[in-house]
Amino acid sequence: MISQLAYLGIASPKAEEWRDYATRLLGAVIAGDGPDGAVRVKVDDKGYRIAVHPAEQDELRYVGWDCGNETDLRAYAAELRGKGVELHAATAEELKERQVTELHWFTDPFGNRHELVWGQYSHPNSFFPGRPMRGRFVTGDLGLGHVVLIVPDLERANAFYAGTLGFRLSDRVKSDIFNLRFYHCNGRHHSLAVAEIPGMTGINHLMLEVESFDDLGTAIDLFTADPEREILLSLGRHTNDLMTSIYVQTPSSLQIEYGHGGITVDDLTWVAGNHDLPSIWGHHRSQAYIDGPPGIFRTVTGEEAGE
Ligand SMILES: Cc1ccc(O)c(O)c1CC[C@@H]1C(=O)CC[C@]2(C)C(=O)CC[C@@H]12
Ligand SMILES: [Fe+2]
Repeated sequence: MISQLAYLGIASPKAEEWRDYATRLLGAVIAGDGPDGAVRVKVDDKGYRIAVHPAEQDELRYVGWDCGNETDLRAYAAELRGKGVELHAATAEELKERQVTELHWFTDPFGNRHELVWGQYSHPNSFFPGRPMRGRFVTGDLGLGHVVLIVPDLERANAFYAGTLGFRLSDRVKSDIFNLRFYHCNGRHHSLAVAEIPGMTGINHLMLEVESFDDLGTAIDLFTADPEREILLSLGRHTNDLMTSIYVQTPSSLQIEYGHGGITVDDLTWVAGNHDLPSIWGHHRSQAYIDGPPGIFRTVTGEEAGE
């Protein structure tokens, strides 16, 4: 089974801009570059958690999931093969590049690459925030944060992520305009969510959580003072995980949700909820958001589109 979100890889023509962005605004740190010049972002003691590969266009390259240890990873890989998932072994170069001990990858029904790993390299006491912060990023057993993927069909996505992969449903948020499902694989309310946009797939945002409300407040000050990096959704609080957050632009079309104070769930007692609103208050859209909702999308065709 998957234990946590481990890392995220995207590609972007603006990879270089992440060096200043991630440090000065997010409070993250830049780790050593990848072999292809990828800019790597560190938010805790793990070698790196976000890789931005230089490329002509924005792309979602991979989502990395930690499966805990080699026994569990191999048993899970065998189980998925039995369910018809085509798994591929990593090359020695891929293992070195991802800084993990073992890796098996597959593509989801919509063509997005997921990597199942164990043994991500870690360097104790190596993380110090890139700007003054009261606390740290909330990671550890809860993983990097969460990703919200765009899928063309929520039913097919649920059959795959819950049915095949075994993510557990936390709740759903459904209205006339939104249709999302939220899934957990540890105490974090969701490590994965899927949002339905017919004909499209990709990633909408990566959520990073900070321990201190002051560090979210400081991010608001820093983004507000920076004319190049807009706050896309104003401070608000979600109905389901009670996270207080903002959504910000990155140098790429990916958005980051920068949050604080999300709840954790316990499978012994948790029952899935159903919400008709995304937020209790706030999360108001900026003009930049209205002009073109961000995220790294591509259109799906053929089998991926369910044709
Ligand atoms: C509703 C919600 C709860 C907790 C979260 O961490 C979270 O990211 C969201 C979704 C936020 C956002 C939304 O509600 C409007 C529709 C959006 C823009 C999408 O299409 C993906 C993200 C969604
Ligand atoms: Fe989110």
